[in-house]
This record gives sequence, structure tokens and C-alpha cells, in this order.
Amino acid sequence: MYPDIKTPIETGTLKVSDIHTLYYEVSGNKDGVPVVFLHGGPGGGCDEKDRSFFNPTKYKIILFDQRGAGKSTPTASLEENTTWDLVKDIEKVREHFGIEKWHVFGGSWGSTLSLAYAQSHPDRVGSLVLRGIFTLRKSELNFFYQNGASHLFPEAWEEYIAQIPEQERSDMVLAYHAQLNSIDDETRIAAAKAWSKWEMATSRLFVDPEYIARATSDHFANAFARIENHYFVNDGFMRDGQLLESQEIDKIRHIPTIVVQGRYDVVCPATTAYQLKKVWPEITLHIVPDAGHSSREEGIAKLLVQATDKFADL
Ligand SMILES: CNCC(=O)c1nnc(C(C)(C)C)o1
Repeated sequence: MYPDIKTPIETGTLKVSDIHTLYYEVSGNKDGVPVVFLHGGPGGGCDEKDRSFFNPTKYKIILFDQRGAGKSTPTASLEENTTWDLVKDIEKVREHFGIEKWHVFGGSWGSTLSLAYAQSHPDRVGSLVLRGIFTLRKSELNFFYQNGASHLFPEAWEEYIAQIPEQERSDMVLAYHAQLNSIDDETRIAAAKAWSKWEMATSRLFVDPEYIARATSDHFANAFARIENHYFVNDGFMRDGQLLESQEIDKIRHIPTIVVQGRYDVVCPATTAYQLKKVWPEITLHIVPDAGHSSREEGIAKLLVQATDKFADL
């Protein structure tokens, strides 16, 4: 990855609805090739290291926290917070900067949102760099939150289900929804930490205690868990498999696209990236043999930077 960028060249806020105001920042070259970074979760917010996937001399690097995430306000708000609200927000950010067309970069939920945005506004997307493909199908949610990843991380799974009474464990996403929306603060925070810890404990090939520690900060866990769960109980506000439908892919087939996928990604397993390649053979798909889900895994980060370097000169 490129060296850390500790200070953006510009930060600001953008009011996008009666309720929501987004935090954004610009790094790199203010007159450079524009790229927008779409973070994961949903609800995960941006991290300063996300600036380093891009050559700062070539790119105008635009990061923003999606509704309710990171520094956007109100924190963890679920009102007017849907996939299609976020797609409209991306257009509002683009128009705010007076950009005609930009590159789009997203991993995990960020890949979901990148696909939804590109299929809604294909003429605004110069290229796509995607990581850990997630299309929010019921089968994907079932694998990670009900019966799949649980067989690979039994210790972390035991902690995740301990939060839920046995009689409610047949639908973990729904059971967590009740606790994440409880009127009792303690219940809400405990559920948010347990939900977030499950994801952070399974996001890397080698479990990273520091990475997990981030999940247990109240502010992060609250937004991450509540917003993720809200989207999942609503099936991402999409038809099951919508983003992979051939008529949807036809809208973006022409867009240069590179996908980087960890072989041992248990959060967003490689099967979805493979399905995307089957329906969209024009994409370049890299499956990294020694990586899990995180964009910071060495093999994944290296190929992501190779991809952004390639597209900078498009
Ligand atoms: C199912 N959600 C996976 C996702 O989008 C995601 N995983 N980790 C993240 C952060 C890096 C933003 C914490 O997002």
C-alpha cells in the first residue's frame, strides 16, 4: 500500500436529507483522477488507512462515511437508511465535487454498494475495483450468520450465540435484531459488541486480537452492528440475487473491473465472486490463495493497489 496519509487536504460535511449529514474527506492530488471509496459494513465507516490504496500523486481520493456510520450523523440512525438512499448519496457527493465520472472502489458491503451504484448510474463509473464480493443473498447471510463459518471458527461462534437465548437461535439475524433495537442500553451495546466481534474475529486468515479490539469500542460496534443487521433483516432492500441478474450485469458489462477475493474469506466466501465471474466473464478475478476477508491482508492489498495503479492511467 502507499504510505499512510495522516492529514486529508480537505474535510467537510454534506447534508443529504432532513435527517442525515455525511462526513467526507479528500486526499492526494486535488486536480487528480477522481476515485470514491465505498466502505464496508454497512455501518463500518472509513479508516485513514483506506486512503493508501491509491497513488496520491495521481488520484483525487474521496472517502465518505455512509449514513449513520463513522463521523456521519446521526450515529447509527436507521431512519431513511437503505441501499437506494446510499446510491442517491453517492450521486450527491459526486455532484458536490462537480465530477462527471469517477473510479469506484469498494470491498465487502462496499462491493455491494459499488455494484448497486454502477448498475444505477453506469455512465458515471470509469472503473470498478472490488474486494470480497458480497451481494447480500440469503445464502450468503445464512453461511456467515447461521450455519457455515460457524464450523471454521467454533470458539468465536460460541461467543456469538451466547448472546442469544437457545430458543431464539434458529434465526440469529432476527434474534440479534431484537436486542440491537432494545430499549435497554446495556442489552443493545452487549449485542452490538458480540455481533461485531464475530465478524472481526473471522475477517483475517490469522486471527488478529488488535483487529478484534476495534470491534468492542462502543461507538464503532453500535453503528456497525445496528446498521448491518438493519440491512440484513431487509435483505439489503433488493431482490435475492438482484446484483447478479444478467439484465443488471448487462448495464455494467463495459466497465473495466478488477475483483480481488481471498480464498479463505469466510465472511464473503469466494463462491459469490465466482458467480459474478460466471455472469460477467469480462472482469478480471484474482483469488488470493493465502488470504481471508480483510482488505489489509498482504496478498489482497498488493493486488488492490496494482488495480488502482492500472486504472489511474485509463
Ligand atoms: C458482511 N459485512 C462485511 C463488511 O462489509 C465488512 N467487514 N469488515 C468491514 C469493515 C472493514 C468496514 C469493518 O466491513
